[in-house]
Amino acid sequence: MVMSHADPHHTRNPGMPLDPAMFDRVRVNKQASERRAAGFGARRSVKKTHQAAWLVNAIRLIDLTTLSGDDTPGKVRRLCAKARAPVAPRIADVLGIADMGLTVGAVCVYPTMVPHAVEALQGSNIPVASVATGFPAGLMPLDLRLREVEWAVAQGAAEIDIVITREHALLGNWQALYDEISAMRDACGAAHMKVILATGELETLTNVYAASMVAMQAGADFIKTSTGKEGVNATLPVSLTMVRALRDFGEATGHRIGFKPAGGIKSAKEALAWQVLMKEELGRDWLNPDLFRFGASSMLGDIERQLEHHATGRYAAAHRHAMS
Ligand SMILES: O=C[C@H](O)COP(=O)(O)O
Repeated sequence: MVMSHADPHHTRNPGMPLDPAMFDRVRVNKQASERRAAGFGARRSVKKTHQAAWLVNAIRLIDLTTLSGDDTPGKVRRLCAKARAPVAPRIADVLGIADMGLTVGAVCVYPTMVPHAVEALQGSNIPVASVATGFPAGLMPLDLRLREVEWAVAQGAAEIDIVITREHALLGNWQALYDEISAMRDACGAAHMKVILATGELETLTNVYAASMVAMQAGADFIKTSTGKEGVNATLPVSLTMVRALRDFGEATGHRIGFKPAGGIKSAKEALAWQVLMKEELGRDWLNPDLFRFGASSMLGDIERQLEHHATGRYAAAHRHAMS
């Protein structure tokens, strides 16, 4: 699998006026989405001889994440060390990737951990992403949510993962949803904005499609499935729905928007399945960090175990690839 490089000139999404005609007559069939998505889950879609390359590619797509109440500067520093060297040298040497300069796509933390991640990643070109806007529920006054975005950016976050007010999507208040995301986009300034839809709390795939389109119209650079804190987080059917919206938006506007499934993605097998979905639905360009990210805290560990098996024929104990 040839890994094309990320597009350094990836243009930002300028946004556009709210246009309900792009989504208000779309009805998503849940059963059809589930049937189509089931095909991506089969590992057979990637030949065994190619799996190692696809798993190495998955590593550079990971937003290596820690979003826990017990996060500490030390834990974040350990995560950042892993982000800089995601595959143990003994494995990288055997696989012939030691000189590749392989790193993860970003490190994603809470706002107060941003300075520690920025310091730990100095010289690495790995961006720091911060959640904001009252993550994960988002239920706080808008002016405070915007201040949190500005604070995280001032601390050095290059990417901001914002959360939407689910009520706006549940009630079909698309103008209110558009307005809050637009305000967050302005607060992000030069930082790239990922919009977390919390799809597990939006009730229907039709709402997911509409919220995806509104977020992109309001200037989202990425649309992201989940905070990881909902009862149901990233699934392949929901991802298929969001990716179809992203494709429709691109066909209508010419803008390429990124996609980030997050929450509960823990295995190398899932890393393959989602990459197959992206390749089949959008094409190889979406196998790059500027257009695709995994939000994951533990998936890297399983990928490394699978790569060790490719390299040595043996599986190491899971704890040997613990994250931090
Ligand atoms: O994007 C962030 C997610 O919270 C990561 O979820 P996870 O801990 O289930 O991998």
